[in-house]
Amino acid sequence: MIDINGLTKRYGDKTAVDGLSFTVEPGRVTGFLGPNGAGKSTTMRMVLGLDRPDAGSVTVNGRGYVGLPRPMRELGALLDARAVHPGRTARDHLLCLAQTNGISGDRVDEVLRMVGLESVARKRAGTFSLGMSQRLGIAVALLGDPKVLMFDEPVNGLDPEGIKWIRELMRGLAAEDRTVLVSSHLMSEMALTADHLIIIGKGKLIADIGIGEFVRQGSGVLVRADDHELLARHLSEAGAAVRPGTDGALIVTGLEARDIGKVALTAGVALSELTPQRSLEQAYMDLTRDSIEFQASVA
Ligand SMILES: Nc1ncnc2c1ncn2[C@@H]1O[C@H](COP(=O)(O)OP(=O)(O)OP(=O)(O)O)[C@@H](O)[C@H]1O
Repeated sequence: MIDINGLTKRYGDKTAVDGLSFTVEPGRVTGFLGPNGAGKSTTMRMVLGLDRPDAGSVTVNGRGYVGLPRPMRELGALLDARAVHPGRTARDHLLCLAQTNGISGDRVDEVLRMVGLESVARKRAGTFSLGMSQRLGIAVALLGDPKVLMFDEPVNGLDPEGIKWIRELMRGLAAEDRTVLVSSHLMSEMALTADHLIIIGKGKLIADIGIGEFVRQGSGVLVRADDHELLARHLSEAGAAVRPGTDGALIVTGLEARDIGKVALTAGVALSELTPQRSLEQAYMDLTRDSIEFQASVA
């Protein structure tokens, strides 16, 4: 289990992570989602003790990572796949880590097999494609057979077959009751992999939600009207569930758009928008719209 409590990190006057609290439970894949610059990598670095928080704390299985006697056996992580000595072979890279962590050489060959790098085990890591480097990074994470795993954007650079392989690997690790935290900025990818979502924007928690609940919420209808309060009352009376969306909109579930229109007509409320939510990606974008740091302007 990873327990994050009030975590905050500032770089100068920039707050990269802002009072973040959530728990990553074992036995499921937790997707860590947020737009570019949301603070996902910074949070993961703090879990590993690579960055020191300005406030708050992180524990892995109840203890700080830095204080763990055999850290690779407790938590395996892939943060930066390119952080490998380019002149060293894949096998030597793993052997070196294994030796310093009291892990057997047999385990090195086992993880090379697991990630499909057996045939290139004696090639220098500097010659690897991004996809091969990702696989090597995953082998490092798996080396200590840890109960907790953390992957930062693991599908980067992988082809469709590699992406499918990662998905199955994550699901398999969770099925073995391990704790799996995987970051992405793509909702579409997480929809296929994760059981639970932690969504952040500008360093702050936006949602901590099961994928089923997110799908249910994402399937609503976005409604804008001249009198939201009156309309919400009438919609609730008609059996719909109504919750606030961004910019004062309503998100309505339990009624089709056509029926919402009829309720509005009966209530005498003028509608300015009535949009069925199109996809999970759309629901995710609505949720994080206000926290996007880098946005292209419309010409
Ligand atoms: N070492 C650093 N010095 C200064 N600012 C930093 C540093 N590391 C991260 N930041 C800033 O902190 C914010 C969060 O960055 P972070 O890399 O954690 O986001 P992210 O969610 O992982 O984004 P991405 O998906 O683009 O990797 C960004 O605005 C980034 O520019």
